[in-house]
Amino acid sequence: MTPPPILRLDAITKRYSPQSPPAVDQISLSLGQGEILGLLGPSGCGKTTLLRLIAGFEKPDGGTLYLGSQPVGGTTWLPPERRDVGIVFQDYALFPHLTVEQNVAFGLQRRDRKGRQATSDLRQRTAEAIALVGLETLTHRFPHELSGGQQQRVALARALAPRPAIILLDEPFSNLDVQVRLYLRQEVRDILRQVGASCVFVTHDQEEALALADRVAVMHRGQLEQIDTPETVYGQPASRFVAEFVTQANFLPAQPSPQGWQTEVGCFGVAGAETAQGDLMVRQEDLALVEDAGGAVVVRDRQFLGREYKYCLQTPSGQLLYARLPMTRAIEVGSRVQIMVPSQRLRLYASQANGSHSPLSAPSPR
Ligand SMILES: Nc1ncnc2c1ncn2[C@@H]1O[C@H](COP(=O)(O)OP(=O)(O)OP(=O)(O)O)[C@@H](O)[C@H]1O
Repeated sequence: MTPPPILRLDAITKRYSPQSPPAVDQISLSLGQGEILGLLGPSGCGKTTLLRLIAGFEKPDGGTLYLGSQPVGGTTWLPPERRDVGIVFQDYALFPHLTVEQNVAFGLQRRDRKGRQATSDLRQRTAEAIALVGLETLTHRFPHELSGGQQQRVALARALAPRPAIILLDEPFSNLDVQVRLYLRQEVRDILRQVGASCVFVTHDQEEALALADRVAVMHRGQLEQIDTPETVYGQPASRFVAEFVTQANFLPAQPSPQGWQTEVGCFGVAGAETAQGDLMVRQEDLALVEDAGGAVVVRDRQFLGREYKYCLQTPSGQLLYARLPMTRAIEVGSRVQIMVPSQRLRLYASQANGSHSPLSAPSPR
């Protein structure tokens, strides 16, 4: 039997003012025990509001939020301090006058006063949490004596020390430079796995969401566009918005023809698409370029990204396409090329002018 979700949101809605659209609009989702869920979306889509609703810092205007089987947000209300939820804020929110040890112990002491935690194991739990994040040698330092990455780990240890049912992370790596961000996100994932913590984290970085999460919830204008595994969200985006935001793919206007879907750069086969026109989604990494003096596409720019080149290409109509190719051979800027795409990698979406953003079809190999 599947264990019940540790968190469930049922049509949760939050509206900050009657004049503006809801910041969170009828969102339903659940979080399994030990699962890591990433809330992904552009600035202003409602990610932080949703996290704050889960934490209990905001009250929903509609819907119900359950922790386990207990309704806590809705008609029945449980305040944040009684929700058994640990939070790591974007700026870490460490107490500057407390040492690492005192910061981590803080959450446990607060529980002591409520009689929910025996004093005897306070020191042990603090030490365990500090060891978990590898800061044993820095316990007597103050936050200003730590790097950004170390401060992040203290905040994580403080949130984990009371062993809450759920950990919430608000843009956990956004204040760190790229190197630290990359290794710390792997480390955080390992730590969460090690303790079996269930976690919801917020990010606007698609790569971070795909790398860290077991499932990704993509939000757009307060609504949930898709929730699924990283592989499915990337491979089968449920809407044009998800495709654009998550994969940063190119979109080529296309019309049906007896040979397939005709675009200004070639003809491609896509099954079952019954519409007058659509946009073909072509991921940057799926484009292959063949140098051809008679080709319709011109290489406008080439960037060296370390492991690959990123090309900016211009079609006859002036549309810019982006391609990422291994650095086996560099194609000169100004060259003319033909582009090739494996048909099975294509997806067709309704043209934006149609107002519909759902995929029209799965691709068919030709
Ligand atoms: N306290 C508030 N009062 C009024 N409106 C708010 C408040 N907090 C957020 N909003 C609005 O609600 C919407 C969602 O904001 P929210 O901060 O949840 O988005 P976000 O996806 O987390 O954005 P970001 O990535 O920029 O933090 C935005 O339009 C924002 O302006």
